[in-house]
Amino acid sequence: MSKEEILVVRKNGPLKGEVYISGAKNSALPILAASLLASEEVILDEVPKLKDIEVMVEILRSLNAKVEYITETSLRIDSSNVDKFETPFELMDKMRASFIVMGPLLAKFGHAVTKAPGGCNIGKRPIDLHLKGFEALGAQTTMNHEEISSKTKNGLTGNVIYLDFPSVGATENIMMAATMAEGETVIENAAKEPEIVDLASFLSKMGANIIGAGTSNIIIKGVEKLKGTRHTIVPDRIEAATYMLAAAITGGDILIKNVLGSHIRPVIAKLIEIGAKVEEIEDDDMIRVKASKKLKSTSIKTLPYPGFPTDVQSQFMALMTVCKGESSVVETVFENRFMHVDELKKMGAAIITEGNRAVIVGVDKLHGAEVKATDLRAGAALILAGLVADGETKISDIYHIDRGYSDLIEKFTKLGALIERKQVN
Ligand SMILES: CC(=O)N[C@H]1[C@@H](OP(=O)(O)OP(=O)(O)OC[C@H]2O[C@@H](n3ccc(=O)[nH]c3=O)[C@H](O)[C@@H]2O)O[C@H](CO)[C@@H](O)[C@@H]1O
Ligand SMILES: C=C(OP(=O)(O)O)C(=O)O
Repeated sequence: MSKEEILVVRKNGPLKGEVYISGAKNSALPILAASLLASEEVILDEVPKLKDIEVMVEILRSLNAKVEYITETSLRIDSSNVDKFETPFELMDKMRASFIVMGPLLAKFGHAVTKAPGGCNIGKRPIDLHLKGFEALGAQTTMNHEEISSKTKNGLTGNVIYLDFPSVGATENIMMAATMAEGETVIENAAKEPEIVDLASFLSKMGANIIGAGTSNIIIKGVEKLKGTRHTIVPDRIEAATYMLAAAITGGDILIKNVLGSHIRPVIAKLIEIGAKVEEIEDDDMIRVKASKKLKSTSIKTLPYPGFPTDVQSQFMALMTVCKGESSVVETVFENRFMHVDELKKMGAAIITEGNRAVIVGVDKLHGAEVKATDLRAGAALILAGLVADGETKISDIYHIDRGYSDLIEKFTKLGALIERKQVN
């Protein structure tokens, strides 16, 4: 019988100290894919050490890109020998962001063959907006069983593309496809996430002509060629928010380094509203979060950026389970992002859901239990709950957590948490 790894978390009082935030997973993944477009060497700094990044590196290598680690978090990528436009299906299954290589491959070869991506099971997550965008640029899509093929006869041509929803992935894929298209592309109702801005800034350093990233209208004027560059990945706002919530739930005092407050305004606002102290030290990209008393209830509603991030919803709900009074959460981005609710209830949380709304009544105490990381951020929520629960919290299916948190055990342990990985049968 093969051994499985679990996380064991035990209560150890308030977390205190400093934590350094890694580069953003959701920036590094599309930027790695975009490096396929460079005719020269690209160097990326602050690449987080994550399973998803390993998968993306494998995808690039399978296409014949040369990828080497200069340091643990810096990568050199040479795509000059990339000669394939077909991605290995077994890698596509491993994460959602695998589909993001489609845009660059289409731009480079006028043809990309792949399959629908895997990733966290937090909703239906179709790819229709990506494909509509490619088609508007002149590609034809065919689907045969699992295979998705997008192909253009005479190269891509710029167009105006209105997105029915400001999809992060579709905005990124279309933006990358359009960088070398003939003429001008306008993405209307584009996603405005900081990761979109980071990708656009990387592409611009490579010589792409992009304006408006970070607003609803992105204009891309096609260029002939993209060159090499060096780029530092923006800090991970979701990882930062998770440690801010760790300070809040344990009544601790954590200095979070390498974080941009402007990227997580809703989380800061909600923490202040419920009674935590949040100090932004902007010149040094630091935020200190302190909580000395029991925090109050509140309500959150997830929305595309700059609204409250869906990727912090589960972790914030974990905090609400021990706040004073009745809180509520409305999830509007994904249809199935309450899987952590049943797990938190096993730990004594009082939560009722109806459709996309959850009502959370704060309890005095949580207790340890055997729980499952049903998806990446659900796993993070269970760690937060485990930090204040009596007894042992045993979290299984932690491969989800490894997709998104760099040096998790080291970072939490340094803050005083009792958290360890264990092998079980
Ligand atoms: C690798 C990465 O960056 N992942 C992030 C990205 O995911 P991802 O790019 O998959 O998220 P999207 O913004 O595309 O999805 C948002 C909503 O749009 C829907 N949709 C999306 C595409 C499409 O073609 N059709 C469609 O209907 C989705 O089902 C979902 O309900 O943004 C999400 C929303 O901030 C985050 O939770 C993920 O962490
Ligand atoms: C949902 C997430 O990731 P992905 O889109 O890669 O599944 C996430 O980062 O919370």
